[in-house]
Amino acid sequence: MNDHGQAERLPKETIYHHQVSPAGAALEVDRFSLWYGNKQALFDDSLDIQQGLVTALIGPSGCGKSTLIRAMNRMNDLVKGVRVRGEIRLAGRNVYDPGVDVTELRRRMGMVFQKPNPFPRSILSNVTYPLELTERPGKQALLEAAEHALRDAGLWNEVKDRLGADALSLSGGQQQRLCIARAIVTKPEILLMDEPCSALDPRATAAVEDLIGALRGRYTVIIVTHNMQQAARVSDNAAFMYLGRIVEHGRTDVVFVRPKASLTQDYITGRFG
Ligand SMILES: Nc1ncnc2c1ncn2[C@@H]1O[C@H](COP(=O)(O)OP(=O)(O)OP(=O)(O)O)[C@@H](O)[C@H]1O
Repeated sequence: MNDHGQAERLPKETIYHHQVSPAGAALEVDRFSLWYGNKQALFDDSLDIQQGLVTALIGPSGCGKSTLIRAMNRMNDLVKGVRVRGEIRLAGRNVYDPGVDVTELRRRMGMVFQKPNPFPRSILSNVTYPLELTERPGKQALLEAAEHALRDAGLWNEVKDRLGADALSLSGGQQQRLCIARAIVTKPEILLMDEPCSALDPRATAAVEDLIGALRGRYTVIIVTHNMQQAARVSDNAAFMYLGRIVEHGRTDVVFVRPKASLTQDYITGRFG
């Protein structure tokens, strides 16, 4: 990333003015740093993700948004040479504690990726698969859980008559909502969304945004997005990142209208990035 001299303008400390949920923080990022080999990508970042609210991670390409969201459910474990310092606590427990079961952790923090990635199986078995892996409920319970997740994902009415059809026969937007159903069928505490609309057309994007609004309150959602309008539309709090630091974490309506850091102001008004 070419920083055009902006690095000197990074505030010494993150500026916090985020909305606090009555239920408290669902996830606490506490002085967390991450290195890819010798390259440091996150620098002593602290962020409280509020329960039941939608938090957007925004910032220019390469600022560390994906690295941070992937650190939360330890997707970065799959990358060779990754090293971390600090803590990310889910319900008070550091997800990097040696005793943590990573499969269970990912069940508690469902993830949706940029490109819809359904399995080449039926619509139904895409949704029931995570339950078959962990809980192995009976057939009726599986069907009920799948229906519930598909309803929550706003897809039930479109697929209820063809649950046995190949998931790959769905449109891109439907596939992404199917992936959301698959991510929420295990009732995760947190839903992580890494640019979930970047491969979708405007109509499918609007459907996913509506869905995020509908999940709000029942799920804690963290969304990485390049799209500022989208962040402004869907989130309660927004964290602006730059060069691996969280510059400002605040109420979305304030971040997008009167941010407290001049660097945030310049970014949201398109002066760089
Ligand atoms: N697997 C990796 N190995 C080495 N460096 C990496 C790796 N993944 C990311 N990085 C580096 O870490 C920094 C943060 O990247 P990251 O993908 O988290 O940024 P981002 O804000 O999500 O960017 P974008 O918006 O373009 O997706 C960048 O400098 C990037 O080059």
